[in-house]
Amino acid sequence: MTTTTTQPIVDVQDVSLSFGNVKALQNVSLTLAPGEITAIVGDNGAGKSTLVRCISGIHRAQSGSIRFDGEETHFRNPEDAREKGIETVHQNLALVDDLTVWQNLFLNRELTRGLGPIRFLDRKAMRQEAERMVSTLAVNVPAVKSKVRRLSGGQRQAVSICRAAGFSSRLVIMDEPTAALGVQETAKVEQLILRLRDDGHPVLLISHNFSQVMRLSDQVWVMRAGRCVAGRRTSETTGDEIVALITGSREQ
Ligand SMILES: Nc1ncnc2c1ncn2[C@@H]1O[C@H](COP(=O)(O)OP(=O)(O)OP(=O)(O)O)[C@@H](O)[C@H]1O
Repeated sequence: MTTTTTQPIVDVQDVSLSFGNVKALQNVSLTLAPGEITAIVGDNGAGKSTLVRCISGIHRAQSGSIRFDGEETHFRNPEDAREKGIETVHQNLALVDDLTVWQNLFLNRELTRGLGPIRFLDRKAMRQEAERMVSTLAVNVPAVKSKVRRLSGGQRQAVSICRAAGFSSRLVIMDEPTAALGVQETAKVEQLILRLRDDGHPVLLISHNFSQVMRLSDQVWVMRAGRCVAGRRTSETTGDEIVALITGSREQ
């Protein structure tokens, strides 16, 4: 079901994974093209999160292959995937309230200075780099020294996205990035996702919000009961067709 002639950034072929008797993924094949926003849609339990967890190193496929930039991957954990540039923005906005924006941006990847084994946190470098990251994506936060607890939901999500995009990421995965947000905040985060794509970061988007998928994505893959049942260029389909594919009232 490959739809592009350029090498995909991610190429999933025949991936299967079961949890006991539950066949969460059954011979799933799909591709993500560089420079694009790719959406995966499907009903609850269709297998979207499981597939994304295979791509991001949380789960290992029991059969099939996942190629990243043309190379077969065998990630043992999310850190392996992160080293290759796969960053995930989690649904639960995993930020630490009592830390500042810049501290959250550098959480678990603090910059240090010093000689040999004696290292100190380089707070100044982190603050400066945080300013750069925030301004590159035109993220609307009061200041990088603000505590995250003072930010709105949209601003928090912007920080999460900035964190994912800021570490030379090759792919940003977003699982329901606006599920917890109001209308205006959703609009701002959507602008940020488009900007990310336009800056050259491919995005893998999971969303239950069809109009969002139609607005943002270049390619959409439909999953149903553990299978990838259809792939469409977003410009060549409609929300109605996607809904019909999701529910199975229309076969591909
Ligand atoms: N860790 C797990 N252990 C057992 N079963 C699991 C596990 N993770 C997922 N499943 C099952 O695998 C199937 C696919 O679940 P998955 O979370 O991937 O679906 P989804 O499309 O992301 O659904 P949702 O939109 O509700 O998040 C479901 O039947 C689910 O119950």
